[in-house]
Amino acid sequence: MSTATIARGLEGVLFTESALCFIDGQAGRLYYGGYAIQELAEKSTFEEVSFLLLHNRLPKADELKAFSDELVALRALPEELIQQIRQFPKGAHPMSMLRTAVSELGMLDPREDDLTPEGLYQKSLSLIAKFASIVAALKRVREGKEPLAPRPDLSHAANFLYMASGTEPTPEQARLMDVALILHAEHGFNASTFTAIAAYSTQTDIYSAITAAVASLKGPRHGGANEAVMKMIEEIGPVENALPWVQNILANKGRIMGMGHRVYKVFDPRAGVLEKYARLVAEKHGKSKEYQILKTIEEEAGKVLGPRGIYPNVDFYSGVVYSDLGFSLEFFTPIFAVARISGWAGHILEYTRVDNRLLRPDAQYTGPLDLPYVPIDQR
Ligand SMILES: CC(=O)SCCNC(=O)CCNC(=O)[C@H](O)C(C)(C)COP(=O)(O)OP(=O)(O)OC[C@H]1O[C@@H](n2cnc3c(N)ncnc32)[C@H](O)[C@@H]1OP(=O)(O)O
Ligand SMILES: O=C([O-])CC(=O)C(=O)O
Repeated sequence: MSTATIARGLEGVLFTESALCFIDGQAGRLYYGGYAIQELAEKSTFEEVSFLLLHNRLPKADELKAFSDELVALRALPEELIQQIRQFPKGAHPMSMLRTAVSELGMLDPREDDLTPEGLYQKSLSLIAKFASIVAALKRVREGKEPLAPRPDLSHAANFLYMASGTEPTPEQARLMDVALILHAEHGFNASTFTAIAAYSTQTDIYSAITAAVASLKGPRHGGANEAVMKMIEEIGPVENALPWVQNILANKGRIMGMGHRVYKVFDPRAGVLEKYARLVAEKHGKSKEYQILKTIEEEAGKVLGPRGIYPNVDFYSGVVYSDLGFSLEFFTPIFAVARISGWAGHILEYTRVDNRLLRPDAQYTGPLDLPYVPIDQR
């Protein structure tokens, strides 16, 4: 009989080492490769952050240029995949479509099972480049429009917005998307990254591991919470309903989506950055209803949940920003995936170098032993 204690939800369990991400959940600090998230959000780009996550250092100017050029060259989707996307069931959720599209990409890669460091790196670049193109194509097809070819003259964020909408974004819109992508790119061993590593640790191919990660991100306890927050806003309706709504939830010990976190016991630093952008959107574009509802929830819930360490997380304010950029709520989690692909790939590359052991936890057995097998007609 094992004497090990059970870490429910694997809370506090260290299973490997990583230099990609540091989170101080008590102080609300987050670093990618040693760089504070606020500074990256202000000064960096998604391309540079992706380089940081794949190489664990910031690039020099020529390295960033070459890396960005490689991503541009990998943006176009295979025609077979575009055909598949056109045939996806129209009412399916875009996260289910993305999950299937990633799996299809694997089938279309003749070197799907190449696990050499160079093979994994090239596939990582391809996936980072193509996630944005896939999500943009899904949006177009769901709107009854044709997918667009990528624009090589645009940054990753600007091209994503262009391919999704058909209109070149303003510099302000492109920057807003870039910041959102930077903020969502990485977050240690969250559920979807852990899922990717658990799958990859069997030495399956990277497409399978990333397909599993997309499946995990979809859940409303994880990435799917950003969509759930917008559904909560819709359910509330007019701003004046927000206060009685949140008071009722708190009185009945319900959960408020976009709040609470396994690691942060204070305000999620990413939510701090997104809150500022959500406020700007509300002030500049007259889209204040959603922001006001969230502010009311944050303040009222804070009185009860704050002392218990439950605060807004990254999913609380992101939807206000995505709506302003022209996305309907079912695309919020796919946008998260467009960013997080860099973190997933970075962790797979790192795990290959650092550890590369099969993940195989255990459970304490609570059932009986040595039961007599009774033939079915005698049970
Ligand atoms: C990108 C991301 O993945 S960020 C997280 C996105 N998810 C959400 O926003 C969904 C809402 N939040 C939650 O469900 C949780 O806070 C989680 C799943 C994120 C983390 O949960 P855990 O660390 O496992 O905490 P757990 O679910 O055990 O909850 C602990 C206590 O806090 C309460 N709690 C946790 N989150 C919330 C919330 N959002 N609203 C109200 N109460 C909450 C629980 O009811 C529970 O109370 P109890 O001890 O009285 O039963
Ligand atoms: O770290 C977590 O558990 C969830 C999260 O915030 C993320 O994946 O960005």
